[in-house]
Amino acid sequence: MRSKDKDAYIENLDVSEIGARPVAASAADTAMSVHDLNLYYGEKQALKNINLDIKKGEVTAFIGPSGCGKSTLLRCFNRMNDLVDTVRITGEIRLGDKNIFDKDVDVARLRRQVGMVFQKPNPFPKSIYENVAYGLRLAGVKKKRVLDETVEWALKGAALWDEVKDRLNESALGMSGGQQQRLVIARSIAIQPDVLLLDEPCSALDPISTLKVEELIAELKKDFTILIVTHNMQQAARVSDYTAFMYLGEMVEFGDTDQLFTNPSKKQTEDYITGRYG
Ligand SMILES: Nc1ncnc2c1ncn2[C@@H]1O[C@H](COP(=O)(O)OP(=O)(O)OP(=O)(O)O)[C@@H](O)[C@H]1O
Repeated sequence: MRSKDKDAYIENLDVSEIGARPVAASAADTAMSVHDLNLYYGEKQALKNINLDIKKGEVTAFIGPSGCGKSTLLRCFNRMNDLVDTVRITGEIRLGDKNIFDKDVDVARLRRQVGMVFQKPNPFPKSIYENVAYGLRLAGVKKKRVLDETVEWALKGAALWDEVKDRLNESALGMSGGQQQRLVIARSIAIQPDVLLLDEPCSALDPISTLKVEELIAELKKDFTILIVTHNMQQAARVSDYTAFMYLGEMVEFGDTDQLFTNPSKKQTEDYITGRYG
């Protein structure tokens, strides 16, 4: 669905039923920005002075060797690290003109605005329909027409509608892994996030399902800003517009994906993408 169609759709949908957005979307082309971000697990520093702007409507990939802090950084964008007791964070991540770490931020609302999809598909043990309607119901949507239309829109948006439209009431657990991952993506986009965080979304999928999810990412970026952590450099090169290379908790290089893969400015990046380490 193109942005214009989506806007018209949302207007018709009566967004007040879904829940007001907590902070204004930023006016410029920056969806979120990271400023002097440090993260500690107890004594151990996992992120070191990260600064970066996430461009609106683009795909940004995070790459780097295991343990460099990719997932930790991704989880900062919707404060998933709040769930870890030992975590301490300094610095800011701004969404619009708001620092998401401010005390008055409603974290549940932040997570509706910044959705997340994990490595392993995690559908609920409910029907396909109820999986997608779940977030809408939580947000207080009750009208069946609104639920039906949004479920259909989200399943179409996740390139799954044609495969499941005749079995919406069947359990989501009977779907293939690739279908489940697209269902989880449908569940995430149903509540109209601005940003979608994908943490190695294809690592548990076969090559054909991986291709489908990659094609889906290319479609989704017309409507959402996407951040993706991937171990797979070819995947980063295929799906992203911008790439961040991380090493030992630091953001070594960040820039245009083609440029970073063909003409990196740092030797560490070059060593990594040419397979000299990692
Ligand atoms: N809950 C936690 N408690 C303590 N240390 C953690 C925790 N989660 C991650 N770490 C540590 O923080 C560092 C960064 O981990 P993170 O999972 O973010 O890296 P990653 O680049 O995503 O790795 P991978 O590619 O293997 O998933 C690692 O040294 C890891 O051991």
